[in-house]
Amino acid sequence: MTAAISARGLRKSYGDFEAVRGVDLEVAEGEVFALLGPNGAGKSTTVEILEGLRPRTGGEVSVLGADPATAPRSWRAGIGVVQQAATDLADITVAEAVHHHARYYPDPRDPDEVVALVGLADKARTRAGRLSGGQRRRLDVALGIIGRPRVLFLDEPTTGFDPEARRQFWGLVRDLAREGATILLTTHYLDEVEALADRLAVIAGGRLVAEGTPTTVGGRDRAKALVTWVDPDGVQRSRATTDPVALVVELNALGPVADLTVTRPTLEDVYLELIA
Ligand SMILES: Nc1ncnc2c1ncn2[C@@H]1O[C@H](COP(=O)(O)OP(=O)(O)OP(=O)(O)O)[C@@H](O)[C@H]1O
Repeated sequence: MTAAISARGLRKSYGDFEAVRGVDLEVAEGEVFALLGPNGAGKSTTVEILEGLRPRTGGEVSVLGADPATAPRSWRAGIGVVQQAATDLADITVAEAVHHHARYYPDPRDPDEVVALVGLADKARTRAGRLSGGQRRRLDVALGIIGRPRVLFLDEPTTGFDPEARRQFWGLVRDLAREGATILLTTHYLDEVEALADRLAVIAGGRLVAEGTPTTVGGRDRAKALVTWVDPDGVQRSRATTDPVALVVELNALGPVADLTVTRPTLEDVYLELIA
């Protein structure tokens, strides 16, 4: 496995406060990796260090084979960034902003195509300051992908998106991943993680508390399923079991079973347990 992003023992202190306390992370080339965690967990700090936008206190970091803290200017052309705090674009239009950003990169995408790709074609001539919150976020995404980045960092990219815009964005991320981009995503939306991430890590209090795929993280695949049903005498019953199939067969042998449901813990259930 070639790692596009790796961190070993990453630490960051703000004064006396240790925001990141020894994080190990490895993201393979072409992988979509999600970083989850409660507010203040240290996600943005970690991502900003990987982006080369924040100095670290300790540990080893490599992104596209270089240390972001000392990488040459040319390295930056391979990196796409969508930060939480949107850049101030004052009075320029969507199209102007995207065309302008394209000039920073050696092999940019077609700016008008990118505007259409993020669903802003009908707002191309609108000034950035007049966009709605979700539209402004789409412009941030456009600026993040214009340079055809090999590694794309998305810090809470879909905050403020309506459901349709989120689905469109997910399609866009999948297309970028298919083209070979490595994507590191932070988000508070668990459905976004399930829709997009090959792997994920949960960070809490500056430490990684779990890592895995959306289906296996935190032992989700081995967790008990909850079987509920209504007995012939009308009483609602439930039982947690690691073998729901056997239980259902057993119940069936005893007589008619009504309103049978089998529920596995959701990613959200597992996540909330991990950070508790
Ligand atoms: N510039 C700074 N100076 C001092 N403390 C900071 C600074 N930036 C972040 N912190 C602190 O570091 C901790 C981690 O912040 P960070 O922004 O990395 O969290 P996060 O996981 O991205 O949270 P959120 O989900 O709210 O975006 C927080 O307690 C925050 O208050």
